[in-house]
Amino acid sequence: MNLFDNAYHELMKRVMNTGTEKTDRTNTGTKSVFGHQMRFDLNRGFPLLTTKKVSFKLVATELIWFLRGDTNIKYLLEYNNNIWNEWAFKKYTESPDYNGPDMTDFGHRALADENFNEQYKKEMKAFKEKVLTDDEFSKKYGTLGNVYGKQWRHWEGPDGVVIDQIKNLIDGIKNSPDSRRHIVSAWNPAEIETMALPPCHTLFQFYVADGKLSLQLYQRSGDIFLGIPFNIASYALLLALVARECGLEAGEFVHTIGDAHIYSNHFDAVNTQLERSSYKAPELKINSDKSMFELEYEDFEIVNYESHPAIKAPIAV
Ligand SMILES: Nc1nc(=O)c2c([nH]1)NC[C@@H]1CN(c3ccc(C(=O)N[C@@H](CCC(=O)O)C(=O)O)cc3)CN21
Ligand SMILES: O=c1ccn([C@H]2C[C@H](O)[C@@H](COP(=O)(O)O)O2)c(=O)[nH]1
Repeated sequence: MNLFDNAYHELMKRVMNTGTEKTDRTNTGTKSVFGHQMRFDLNRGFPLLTTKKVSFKLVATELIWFLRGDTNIKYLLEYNNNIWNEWAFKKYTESPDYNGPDMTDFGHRALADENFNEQYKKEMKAFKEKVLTDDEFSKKYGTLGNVYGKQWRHWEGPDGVVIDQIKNLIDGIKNSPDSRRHIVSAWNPAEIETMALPPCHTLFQFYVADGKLSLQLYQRSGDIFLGIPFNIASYALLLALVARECGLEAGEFVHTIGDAHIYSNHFDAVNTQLERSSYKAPELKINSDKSMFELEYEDFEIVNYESHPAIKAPIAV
């Protein structure tokens, strides 16, 4: 097992073998543990899991979207990235402007009822098309509220002060590397109400030692099968970008998770993945001199990525 896949497999095994059965907001049911930490040393390669195929394109376009300060799924859809659709769609179908068939609880109903699933797919397709082509509609219903991008780049303080946490972070690391205050928080209690989903990756801190930059994330809630593989790759990429921007080498990504859970309808998928052995971890290449704020998806390249096939599983909404 390569070290990265191994850390992830240990987490899956821990939760499958010792997790407590818990009900949850989505009414799916989970097995869960509280408090788990994994370490990914970027000098050993890039932590894109190899025991199932993880789409680097989806990970990278989502991170660029956060870094642009964007909170509207239109940008993601332009890259055919559909990972946030359900949460924007939910807001739309619960609004007075929606007058199609009732979409209450669409996540579970789409899985249980084939006729409904056809209706849901049709409504979702129309919704995506409208977000992409109708500016007014997209402004109103493509947005997820004041989620990550807003808090990272435009946190609103008292008296109209707007704080760019990422710019402050880069300045802080460059000017005062030993500081213990290199923190970015997406958790803004005053604005949780506006968000389609309160931030799962809640707060992160950078640390400089021996010319190397490390990053620790506190993730309050982790969907081990679908979310965590994305989160690992996303924060490893963020670490690589910030290190490059500050002229430092990348050190470790330390991933700390609060409620680490496996949804009950992912158990079979997890067991399938646990039977697989890993390939060598791939490498990340950035083919550009541009600043991290100007980089586009096309500037990134994942080389030597060999993986087992993707494993499909339903997302809990
Ligand atoms: N229940 C839940 N789990 C999550 O991980 C999650 C949420 N909700 N809500 C917000 C975001 C969206 N994220 C997502 C959403 C979907 C996939 C997913 O379905 N991934 C598939 C590929 C999807 C595709 O190819 O379009 C996978 O196999 O990894 C992953 C992360 C992470 N977050
Ligand atoms: O980046 C992400 C975003 C979300 N998740 C998962 C974690 C939970 O399964 C759900 C969020 O539900 P809450 O009830 O708000 O905890 O989404 C993730 O793993 N990674």
